Amino acid sequence: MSDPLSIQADSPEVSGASILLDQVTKRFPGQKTPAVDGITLEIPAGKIVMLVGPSGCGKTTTLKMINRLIEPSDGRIVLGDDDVTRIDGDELRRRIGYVIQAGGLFPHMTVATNIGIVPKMLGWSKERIAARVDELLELVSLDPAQYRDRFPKELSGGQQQRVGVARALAADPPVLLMDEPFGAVDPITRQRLQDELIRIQDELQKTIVCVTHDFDEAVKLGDWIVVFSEGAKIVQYDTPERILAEPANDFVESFIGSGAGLKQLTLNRVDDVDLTEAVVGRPGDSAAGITQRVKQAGHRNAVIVDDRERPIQWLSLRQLDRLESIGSAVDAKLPIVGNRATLNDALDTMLVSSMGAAIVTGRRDRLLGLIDVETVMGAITAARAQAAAAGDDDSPVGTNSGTAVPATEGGASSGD
Ligand SMILES: Nc1ncnc2c1ncn2[C@@H]1O[C@H](COP(=O)(O)OP(=O)(O)OP(=O)(O)O)[C@@H](O)[C@H]1O
Repeated sequence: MSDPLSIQADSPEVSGASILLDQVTKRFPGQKTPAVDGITLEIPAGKIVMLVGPSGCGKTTTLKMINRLIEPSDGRIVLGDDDVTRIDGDELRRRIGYVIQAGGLFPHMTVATNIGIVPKMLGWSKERIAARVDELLELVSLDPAQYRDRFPKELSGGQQQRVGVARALAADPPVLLMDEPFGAVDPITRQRLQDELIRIQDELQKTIVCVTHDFDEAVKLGDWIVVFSEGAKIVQYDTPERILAEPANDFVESFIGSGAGLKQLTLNRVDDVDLTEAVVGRPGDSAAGITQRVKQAGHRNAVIVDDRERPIQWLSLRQLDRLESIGSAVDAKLPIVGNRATLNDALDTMLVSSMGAAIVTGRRDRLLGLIDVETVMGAITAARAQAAAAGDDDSPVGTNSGTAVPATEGGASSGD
């Protein structure tokens, strides 16, 4: 390869590059045992790999050696086909997006300036940077006109985190590293941000390595999960489905915690089930006309959408009866789930709605349809049967030197 920094995508659809940690060790000065001990880890292009394990086991050190915020004491780091162990660290970090808790935004810079940092360093023109900033704000569901000139302190925690993701994606890097990205936000915001990351990843297919202490988050986001013990020893490297179904040993089992069955619910997404088509009305429509269509469809309610197809009201037959025409008020409390939300989240949303169902939206918050409790139950039964029959041919390698552990041997990787 002529330019060692031209990190190539592994296939045309996937914009991410594979990562290989090849027998990587980190010894901090004064430490008796290495923080990371001879780890070999293959991270497939275009996938999300979650690093989990107890506090101090070496997750963050492993992550930061990929962009060389921490220099490895030993071993090689390979991105795509390129050995990047010895290239200039600053140069490398411009090609690897990095997201930390609370976004890590510079407080004295506007949202636009924060997002534009790396493109500016790369010498992009002002116009190109401005266009990219707006494109990224749209991508993370923030209205550019409203947010580009704000300062971080004028944003909520979730919005700061979104800007953090936008900034990491600014120069379209093939790899995104995330360190407890959603650790500082409340559970509902966290769920939304996770859903959004999944949607963005569907679109962009980056290679994402993410540290979390939340096993549920690992199950929800990960294509693969690495369970570490002390010294970044890989105890199991497997799909969420197989870790839940066949934990390698008691250590992994204790990590999963109670309710492995319920956690399976987080493995299936709204997208995986057949949605019910909603009866749709718009502001200005006659209520009687909508009522007629609701009855014809055998439904009990209609979803009102705005001119961008976003749901703004959900009206029962009784509510429709009391109206002549439909208004344009926005009901902020609609039970809405994104199409990439897990069935677990969908169920939660349904339980707080009085309808026993939820409205499903897709890109740009557009209405896709409805999901109800019966559909979710049916899907869980089907998914369980499928997980039991799943194969493990494509498992990437995860080992520690001296204690070679195949990533998966029928789901277990306990070193035998
Ligand atoms: N700069 C440093 N100097 C010395 N020791 C360090 C340094 N950074 C980390 N360590 C040690 O290396 C080990 C691994 O730390 P690391 O931060 O990677 O763990 P972690 O799994 O990310 O933990 P947590 O979940 O608590 O963030 C710990 O024992 C830690 O104390």
